[in-house]
Amino acid sequence: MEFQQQQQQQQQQQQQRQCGRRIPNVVAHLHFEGLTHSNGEGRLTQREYFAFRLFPRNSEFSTILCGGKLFQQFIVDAWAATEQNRLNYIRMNQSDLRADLYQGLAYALQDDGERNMNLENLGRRIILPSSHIGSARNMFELFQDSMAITRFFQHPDIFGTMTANPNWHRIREPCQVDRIVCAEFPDEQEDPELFDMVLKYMVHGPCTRDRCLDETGQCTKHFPKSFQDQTAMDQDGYPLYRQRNDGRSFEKHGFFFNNSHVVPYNPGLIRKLHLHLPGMHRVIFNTRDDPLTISNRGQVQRTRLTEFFRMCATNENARRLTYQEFPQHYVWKQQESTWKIRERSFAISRLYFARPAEGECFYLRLLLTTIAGPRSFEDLRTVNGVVHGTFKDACNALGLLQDDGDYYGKDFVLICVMTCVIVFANTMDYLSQVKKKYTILAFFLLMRYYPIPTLNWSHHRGNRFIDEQLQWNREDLELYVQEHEPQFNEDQRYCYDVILSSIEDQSGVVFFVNGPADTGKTFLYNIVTANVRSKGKIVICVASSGIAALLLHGGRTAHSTFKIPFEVDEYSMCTINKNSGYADVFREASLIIWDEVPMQHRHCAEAVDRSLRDIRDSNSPFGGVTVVFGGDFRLILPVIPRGSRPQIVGACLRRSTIWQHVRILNLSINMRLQNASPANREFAQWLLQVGDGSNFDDASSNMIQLHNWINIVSSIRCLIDNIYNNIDDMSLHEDQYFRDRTILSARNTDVDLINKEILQSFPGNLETFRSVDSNIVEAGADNHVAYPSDYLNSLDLSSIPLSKLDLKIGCPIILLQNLAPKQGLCNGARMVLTRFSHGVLEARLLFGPHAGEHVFIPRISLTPSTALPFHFSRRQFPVRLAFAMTINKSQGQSVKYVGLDIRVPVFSHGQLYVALSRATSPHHISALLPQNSTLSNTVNVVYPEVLLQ
Ligand SMILES: Nc1ncnc2c1ncn2[C@@H]1O[C@H](COP(=O)(O)OP(=O)(O)OP(=O)(O)O)[C@@H](O)[C@H]1O
Repeated sequence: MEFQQQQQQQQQQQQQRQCGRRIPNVVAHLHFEGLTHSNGEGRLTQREYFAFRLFPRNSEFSTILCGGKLFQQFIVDAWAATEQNRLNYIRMNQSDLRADLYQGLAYALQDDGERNMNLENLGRRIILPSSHIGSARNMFELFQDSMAITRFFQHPDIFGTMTANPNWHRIREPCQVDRIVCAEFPDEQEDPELFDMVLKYMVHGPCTRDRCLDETGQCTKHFPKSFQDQTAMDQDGYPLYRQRNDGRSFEKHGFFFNNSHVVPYNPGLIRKLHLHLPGMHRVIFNTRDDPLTISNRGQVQRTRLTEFFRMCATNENARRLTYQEFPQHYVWKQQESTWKIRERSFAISRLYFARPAEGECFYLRLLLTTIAGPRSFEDLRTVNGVVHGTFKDACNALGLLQDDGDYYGKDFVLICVMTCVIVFANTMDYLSQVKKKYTILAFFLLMRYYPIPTLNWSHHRGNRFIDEQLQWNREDLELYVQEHEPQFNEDQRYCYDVILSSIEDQSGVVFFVNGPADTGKTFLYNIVTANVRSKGKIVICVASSGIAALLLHGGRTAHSTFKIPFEVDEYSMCTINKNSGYADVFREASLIIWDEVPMQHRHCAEAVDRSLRDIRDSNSPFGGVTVVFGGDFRLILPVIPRGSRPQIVGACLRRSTIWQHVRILNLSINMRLQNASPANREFAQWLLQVGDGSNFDDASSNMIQLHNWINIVSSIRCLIDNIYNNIDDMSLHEDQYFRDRTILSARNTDVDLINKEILQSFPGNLETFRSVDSNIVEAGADNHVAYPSDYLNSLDLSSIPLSKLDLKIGCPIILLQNLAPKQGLCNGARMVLTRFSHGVLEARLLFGPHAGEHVFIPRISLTPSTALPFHFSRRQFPVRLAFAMTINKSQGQSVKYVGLDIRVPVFSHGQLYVALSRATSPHHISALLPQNSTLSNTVNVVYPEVLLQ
């Protein structure tokens, strides 16, 4: 009998937990009384009713509990109905406390002038508090919290959810619980801010009948809890948090609370920063209060924001911080309403979120996350000495908004930017952003400043695309061929002959010119091209990167020439209309040259193959046109974000169905080493072994011994000094200085840090350009989430520029977009910054046929190519600093002095080979290895399965 009772009790306890709350015994008891009352008032709440019905009893057969799946459905329906009822209750039973902004209150009092005004008419009801778990405001707050954490710690690498066995010993360890959850008052001296918050928000009580007491006078939440010296787990795995009886108690609203009243909390997550416009701070008042007293209280009320201004006005250190960064260094003392220097602990803070639709509040927030050390609202609105009327105007003046203002500054800005926009810009959205009148004005300016076209297109009757391809001077080309053809080495001569005979016979062979760096591939392409063009035939020259395309005569990128879709897959076709004049160019073409093809995804070549078969009505590869692919499979392969080795190898041209048609032509004579010393030749041999992966320390390792000519340095400072000696002496910085130097690293984060460090030593005034980041709302999307702009700003993705771009006149920069490849403005182009204004950068190109020319770079909107679960655009100058760059970006560039930061070793095929082969002289390579490495060896990654034998 006793055993039966015990079992019943246990069953009862378990059921109570499933219902989310302990049901007072009285409910069970009530059943026997005939369900007449539950809380002493003769009424049951809906939740109590369902709890009652779900309770198992020996005296009654429970149809519900035996209902199988219907039972589950019943519970869900019951929960939904109860929740709805609870929400209705909150809506209908607000207290008479109201809230209004101080300014609204002051206006009302001014207008009314009466002390006996009705406060019932002021303010608005607090509808559903964010403390109501699951409410929209609660969910939004949780979302904003996670955004703040992500902004601080950067993008998460792993998002894990877990369901755990409550008996698993690791999660039953009390110390693990204490790390995350606290249920005691923090030390008042040590962390006064946290203490204030816990006292304000995280104590339970006083218990009252209408809140939490049942009819027996017991708190239904079981407060105050019994003291616990240590965190422990009860037999069901529920934690009993540490709540020590330390003798401390604190007063709140006339009641005293100790640790037993503290609701468990996470110390890192309860701090938030308030934000309000001038005079718009919230004043809570009671309808019974005297209106003038309320008004006076509102006037002198010190808020976190106004106190932040005061701190910035008086304290030099505070002036270095934005409002958002401030709580990392200062704590808010609630009782004194003032900020104090933070001496201990750590806090991530977040600003209350404001949407663009909220007008000035949104712009104020933007300024507060951007500007360090503002002393007042007016100071925030002041840009370059001009006090702007609104926060929006101030944001505009700082270039923080997407506004046409970028385009009408000084004349040179207008002319150059509009030139870029209208002539080169591939982005129609750019034009749509610019008001019509400026576009028309720019056209007039273009007519004045832009060179006259070489062909008179207005009298043109035929196909302008074909004529453009045939506009070469055939005599000049013949002379070029006559001059260079005799210089061919044996390998080149063979390649030249077989390619020309394929064109002559129209046999449409697909070649692959395989050769490491400097074996004269480009030399060969240009002479073949000149020869074929001199006969009045069409040659289409493309390369996978803009930099490589610059070296080909009439070269362009493969993507733009073939109109390969941005997101290409195995079924993609190029977006060339078969009936268009542009398609005629491909019908007429005799030769296609495609350099650096190994770094392009095989789907690109396959899309071109499919499209040319269609356009040329032929089932032969590429519709029967002769194709010359070229490149070196030792170099970096297609970049597959987070791709595994099989995925990267699978993306190679060698894994394509096209490869079975390819005829390989080999070039093996290094033309730069023709007159080189034996030592240089030895180094070139060693480099090839690095590329082939044939000089690993032993067969099982991926480590190689660095060549003894490579200078191993001990710190990043030494590496910087080795490469950029005398960086602080401006007079030495000719273009050649930057042309000759670079530091390479495998990861973007390391590159950014090195760039930052060098920029500090670089002479000149620092100018900061901030991006405008905005959410992209997809048409028809319902639950669009507005990500806060400070979170978007914190995203550092390799495909887009940094949100906060620090530059100095004279520093080297690298372009991240193909803006105008024909003019040298291609992705990867390095240049020196010469001038800047609010909306445009002026720079001098360092490399290529246009080296030394001045170019203009506008701010443009870019969307990251990295897969994110949402879409956003960043409006910024598409450049990054280029003292250092990633190894991937350096492909195709040659420099004299190469610094190699391989503290974090290379991680993908070909990276080490590319990095080492950038240097034109082996004597000028410096390398930084991980700190504790005693041997001068490093990781080399080679996938032999893609290499050609
Ligand atoms: N037959 C030749 N006679 C004289 N110079 C040559 C010959 N072939 C190539 N060169 C020169 O050798 C250098 C390297 O040639 P090129 O740039 O064509 O090599 P590449 O294989 O295209 O190199 P990379 O793969 O690095 O682009 C160039 O300066 C080029 O002018």
